[in-house]
Amino acid sequence: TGSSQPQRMLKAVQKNATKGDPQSVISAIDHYCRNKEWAMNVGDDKGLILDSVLTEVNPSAALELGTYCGYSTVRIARLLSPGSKLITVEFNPAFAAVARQIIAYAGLQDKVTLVEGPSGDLIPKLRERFGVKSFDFVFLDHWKDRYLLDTKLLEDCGLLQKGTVLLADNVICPGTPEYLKYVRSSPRYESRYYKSNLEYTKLEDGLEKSVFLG
Ligand SMILES: CNc1ncnc2c1ncn2[C@@H]1O[C@H](/C=C/CNC(=O)c2cc(-c3ccc(F)cc3)cc(O)c2O)[C@H](F)[C@H]1O
Ligand SMILES: [Mg+2]
Repeated sequence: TGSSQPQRMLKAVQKNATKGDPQSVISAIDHYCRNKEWAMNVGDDKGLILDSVLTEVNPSAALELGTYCGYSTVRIARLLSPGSKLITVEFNPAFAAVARQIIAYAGLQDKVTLVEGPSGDLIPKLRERFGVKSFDFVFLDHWKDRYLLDTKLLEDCGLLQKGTVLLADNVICPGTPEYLKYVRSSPRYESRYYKSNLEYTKLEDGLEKSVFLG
């Protein structure tokens, strides 16, 4: 049996990036996915929007749903202030194993806690397990039909506070219609669409930034 695509992505990082240099890890993945094998990383176009929203929020407690290979995990963790933490949730053990190695290669393992398991089970346990009071920033990039359910779960678990920023990937492609309808119509959110491209393509996609108003 040959290697998997995530394993080939990891090889590209080990071959082309510099250990401990997050930007070189990001560039190695983007180069590989643009020129060799497309993969569902948030990518460089939407990544610049992620970077700017993250820098603006400067979260001390961030959550990512859907680690995949850790590309956006590295993008987020590299911009965190000292002492700030990112918890990332992934239920596919093979993806989690690759992500751990990519996060470590970037030298960001001390800022990131990768939790293996389904978001629906883990979200209610984050407080007791990791002492999280609430999150300042949440990046949603897992199954698109689970964004809304998990957002409501975060609300119900009291893990969102006034000002928490939710940033959702793929609100156009593949699309998250229910989630968009909710955050755009709910009086509890102030929502804004950032138009961009689907990673490594010319197709439209975008990120939705929704501020929880409490
Ligand atoms: C449901 N709870 C979960 N808990 C923990 N980990 C989870 C959970 N659910 C999924 N995961 C984990 O999160 C990841 C899932 C990412 C899904 N992403 C996409 O499908 C996705 C798709 C496209 C895309 C666009 C156009 C096209 F032609 C083909 C594809 C683009 C994108 O940027 C995407 O993010 C991972 F794989 C899964 O194990
Ligand atoms: Mg995505």
